[in-house]
Amino acid sequence: MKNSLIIALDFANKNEVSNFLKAFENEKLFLKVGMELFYQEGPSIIHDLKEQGHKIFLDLKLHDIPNTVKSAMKGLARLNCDLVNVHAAGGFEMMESALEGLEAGTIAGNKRPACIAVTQLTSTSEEQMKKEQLIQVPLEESVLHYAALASKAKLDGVVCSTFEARSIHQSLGSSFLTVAPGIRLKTDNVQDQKRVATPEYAKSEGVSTIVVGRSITQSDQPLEKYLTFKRSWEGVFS
Ligand SMILES: O=c1ccn([C@@H]2O[C@H](COP(=O)(O)O)[C@@H](O)[C@H]2O)c(=O)[nH]1
Repeated sequence: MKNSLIIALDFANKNEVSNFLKAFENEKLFLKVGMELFYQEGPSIIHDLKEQGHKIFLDLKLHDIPNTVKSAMKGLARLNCDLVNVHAAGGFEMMESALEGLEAGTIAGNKRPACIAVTQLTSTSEEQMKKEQLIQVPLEESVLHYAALASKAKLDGVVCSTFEARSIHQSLGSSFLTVAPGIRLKTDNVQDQKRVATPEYAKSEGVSTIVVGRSITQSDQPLEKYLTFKRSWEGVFS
């Protein structure tokens, strides 16, 4: 799970996914299926991608009462994804329930999917958080608070931006996952993202895993763009 580059498959349907994946031929990828694709295609998209040998992050960001999240996670566990998530704003009890559901639903012999909590979306700025969520502490403090809550609930990590990863690892340890979207090359359009960093900077701040979507999926040369991201991200290991 650590040091992965996850591609966000934000496509409308299976056909668009197959067209995109044609460029990748024999590459075994770590792919993120989010709401857009899952709500159209349902569990069959997960089965298809797993059959092709890819790892899956099912990014549905569950946020509901504990009982509902527990039951939903029990069902999702059967899809045998590698990673799933909830919103930390759902609270400590909800996060504990999510894990209980996952454990109950994991088929014997399979590994329980890792479960992480979204802290503050990478499309949220500090100004917006204060104005719209009425959270008056600095954004980093809010992210750290949610991360501590997720760790207390025994989750495996959080979704955060690159800018909070160092503090999270300092207080919660290096094995607690920090999964960072909002990743762009210097020349890329940031679109709706607010807390954006390059792969090199993410690595230097100790991010565990990066998520890249449109910079790759909307590129005219997706494989080349993916390899550029991969080199920038992995280059830092050597
Ligand atoms: O805080 C968050 C949580 C999830 N995401 C998801 O990651 C990708 C990022 O896509 P880009 O095209 O690279 O911006 C997308 O699927 C989001 O739903 C996030 O961006 N921030």
